[in-house]
Amino acid sequence: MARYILDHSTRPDPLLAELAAETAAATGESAEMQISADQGTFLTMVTQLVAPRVAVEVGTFTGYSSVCIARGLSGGTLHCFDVSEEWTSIARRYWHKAGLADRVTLTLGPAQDTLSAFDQPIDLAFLDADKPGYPAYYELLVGKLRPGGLLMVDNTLWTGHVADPDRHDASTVRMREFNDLVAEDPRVTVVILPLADGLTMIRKNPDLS
Ligand SMILES: C[S@@+](CC[C@H](N)C(=O)[O-])C[C@H]1O[C@@H](n2cnc3c(N)ncnc32)[C@H](O)[C@@H]1O
Repeated sequence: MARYILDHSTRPDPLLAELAAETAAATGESAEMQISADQGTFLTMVTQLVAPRVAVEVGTFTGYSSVCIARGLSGGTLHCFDVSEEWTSIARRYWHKAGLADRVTLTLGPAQDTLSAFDQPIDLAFLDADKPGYPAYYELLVGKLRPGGLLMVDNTLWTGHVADPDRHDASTVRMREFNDLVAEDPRVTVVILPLADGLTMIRKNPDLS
């Protein structure tokens, strides 16, 4: 099914294909962390629809998802957060190559600290960093989202393991607990999309301030 969806979704353009190839060559197995091509197309589409002034990405790596989000912007800024100078140096290069450098900022450091210090109301956020940090990032992001703002969270199906009653390993249990936390949060409306490894769409309810 995943292959079929990829084959029938808009393909990456040459710049994204080059970034994916360079990431594979430069980072080896870590390249698996990159979002999938169909997710990239979806991120651009959602960004175009939401038209955020302030967009935030937690977990930038070599830049694939940030290029997709930044391409969808019409006047706003994407604020990226990551800990890795090495990986994000590739992202920086591709923001320049893509002509997006003037609409992307990068802050290096543990995202709990850098997000805590971020003081603008967020219209759109994408969370794809260390999974143990998800509950803390979620609290910070929902707190800073404007009412009606949208948060997207990656890997929430955890290769389908979250729905397998026989899986009890720590990372599966942790992702289940995160999904429960979100599903039970009265501040938001939520749906998990079975796109790639699971992408959760979380809208902060408009009547919340
Ligand atoms: C799954 S990758 C992000 C992939 C990226 N969205 C893409 O499409 O290429 C996770 C990223 O989270 C970053 N990360 C890990 N721990 C972090 C932390 N405590 N604070 C900020 N970023 C962190 C890693 O350096 C890595 O680049």
